[in-house]
Amino acid sequence: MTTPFNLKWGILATGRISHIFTKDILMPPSTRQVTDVSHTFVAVASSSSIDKAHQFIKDFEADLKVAQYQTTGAVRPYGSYADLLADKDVEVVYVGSPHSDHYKTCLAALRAGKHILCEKAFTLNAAQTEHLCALAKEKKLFLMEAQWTRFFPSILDLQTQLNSPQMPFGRIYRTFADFSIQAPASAAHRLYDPKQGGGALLDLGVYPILWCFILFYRNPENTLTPPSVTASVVNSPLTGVDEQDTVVLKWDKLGFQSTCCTSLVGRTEEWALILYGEKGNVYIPHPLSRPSSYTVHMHGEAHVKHQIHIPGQGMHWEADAVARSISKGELENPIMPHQESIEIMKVMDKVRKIGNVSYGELEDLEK
Ligand SMILES: NC(=O)C1=CN([C@@H]2O[C@H](COP(=O)(O)OP(=O)(O)OC[C@H]3O[C@@H](n4cnc5c(N)ncnc54)[C@H](OP(=O)(O)O)[C@@H]3O)[C@@H](O)[C@H]2O)C=CC1
Ligand SMILES: O=C1OC[C@@H](O)[C@H](O)[C@H]1O
Repeated sequence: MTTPFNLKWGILATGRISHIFTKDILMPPSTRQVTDVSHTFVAVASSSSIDKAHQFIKDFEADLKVAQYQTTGAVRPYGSYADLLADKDVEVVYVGSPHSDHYKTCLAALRAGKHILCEKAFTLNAAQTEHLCALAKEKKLFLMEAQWTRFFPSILDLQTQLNSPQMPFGRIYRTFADFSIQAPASAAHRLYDPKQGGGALLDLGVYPILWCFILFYRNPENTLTPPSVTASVVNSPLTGVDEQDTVVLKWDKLGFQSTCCTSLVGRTEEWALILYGEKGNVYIPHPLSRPSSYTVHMHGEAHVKHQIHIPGQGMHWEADAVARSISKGELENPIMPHQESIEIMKVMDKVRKIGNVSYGELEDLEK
């Protein structure tokens, strides 16, 4: 057996999602039948205090002891992102800060020569995403938005089936997709705070939209044509960010439309996505970030439920894809290419324009 390609990760930010991601990359790859790549967690940085970085490492004491590719006690804590970016041993950074920070931190990481996996939403607007992608190419560094759901093997299968010439569900008539939660109604919470890129769209609404891209953007008849966009937005009485968005994506070349909804009030119940086809329907349960199954109902036949088996939280699959790309010298990954991130950001720009949601100078490009 050949030695797996090992990638050394630095984690930027010590919040909730950084914990989930780190736990997943510490899982032995064999638990998901992966043998070609592996991961090492070498450093973590907090922008607010080195104590948080120390605590973060402590939180993983047990995982680090059993992780296959780790040396216990070797993870380095840093009290600023800049200090971690200066660590020569770090090959790739995972950016787990709020959306409002992604652009600035990715710019700094690229300038420091690091490959990047950056949480969704990639940036606050399409211009920032375009700038990062161009800079990454110029510096010959790998850059990818962490649309982790795309990398679940069962979801890749569904994408392949849908876009195959056999068209198992026949022509698609329409889709309905929703990702809504009951968020804490507090102006200081990141989902309501404009300084943290708050609002339903960038945090949750990105999922119904990315699902429509997974299912239709690469359809051979669509020829990578972005959908036309209309939307309606309800602004939050607390802070003015978008609290509810309904986005209609019209796939002109495919001849149907997708309704994408998101809300910070009134959680999605039961089905989060319904795809209506000429021969059959597909139902996907909440949450669209990590669905546990999908159900196919061919007209006139019984429903067939397909379980989506997810070891851990399922973020390791995107990390594996990053490692594979870097091992091959790829600057972007074919499952989550730059252009698709840019098109999705453009959709969200249009919706925010309709809803008068702006993040002010945080949306500027660095000169
Ligand atoms: N893929 C997924 O399923 C999920 C993705 N996310 C994405 O991850 C990102 C972070 O979300 P989440 O982990 O829930 O958020 P948290 O608030 O839990 O953590 C964010 C962390 O970012 C750091 N940070 C840097 N700059 C700021 C700032 N200006 N204000 C506040 N915190 C800052 C802080 O860590 P420190 O002080 O150590 O630097 C903070 O702990 C978001 O972009 C979100 O969309 C979130 C949840 C799920
Ligand atoms: O990406 C996400 O998925 C799960 C949600 O709860 C979270 O707010 C969001 O950032």
